[in-house]
Amino acid sequence: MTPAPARAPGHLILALPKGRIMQEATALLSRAGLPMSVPEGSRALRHEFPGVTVLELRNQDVPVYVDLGVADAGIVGKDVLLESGRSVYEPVDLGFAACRLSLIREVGATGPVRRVGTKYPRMAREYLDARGIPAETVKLSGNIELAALTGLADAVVDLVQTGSTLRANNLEEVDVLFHSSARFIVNRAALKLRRERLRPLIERLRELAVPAGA
Ligand SMILES: Nc1ncnc2c1ncn2[C@@H]1O[C@H](COP(=O)(O)OP(=O)(O)OP(=O)(O)O)[C@@H](O)[C@H]1O
Ligand SMILES: O=P(O)(O)OC[C@H]1O[C@H](OP(=O)(O)OP(=O)(O)O)[C@H](O)[C@@H]1O
Repeated sequence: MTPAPARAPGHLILALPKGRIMQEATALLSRAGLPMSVPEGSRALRHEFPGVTVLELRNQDVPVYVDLGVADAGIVGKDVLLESGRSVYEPVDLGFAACRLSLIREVGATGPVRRVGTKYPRMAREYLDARGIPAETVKLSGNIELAALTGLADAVVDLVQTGSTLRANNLEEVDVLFHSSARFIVNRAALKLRRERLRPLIERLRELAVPAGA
């Protein structure tokens, strides 16, 4: 392992996910006083800006980078954060990327739920156990709704925003597990070590955040 290079005490390392969150996250951080732009389609994985390094990650990897202190802070959906089970400080609900995690079935399905397809097995398991539903979960990676359409599963647990995907596939939302939006997350030790950079940033993000549903 290459030892981490020494960095100035005020230099921040941020974990940001590629995909639908990246552009809004960098725009918001720029407005909060950290000028940055991460070009779409760039093959670079680490981006340097004045006083800030951005690590470009998959959504699911953001919480672990922050929890283990490789990044001081990051932005990730509440859905991914809960599924990760990671213990990080979560000071700001940024409001964007609003959606809900729901139990979904084919319209009119009435049989027992024995198998549930999902990208969120931990959240699905918690939901099923809390209701005493003895269904197994099957971990999938994308186009989750297909599992309910093909008979791979009797139901799926997946994200819903506009409901277009449900309508286009004759599916319906049976229950909502929780509502999600993008969160600013911070490593607990970094909050103390780099508080002079992180505290004002948190305050500024709180001012700029648009609460989900507003
Ligand atoms: N349709 C949607 N509308 C609004 N927010 C969404 C929607 N789908 C996902 N999100 C939110 O945005 C986050 C990132 O979604 P994105 O589509 O970039 O991830 P992904 O491509 O499915 O993830 P990955 O490829 O990293 O597994 C999700 O974790 C969720 O919080
Ligand atoms: O209610 P809607 O507005 O239709 O949004 C919901 C869809 O958006 C997400 O999929 P995404 O487009 O990210 O593709 P994925 O299945 O590959 O994650 C999610 O998994 C749903 O399929």
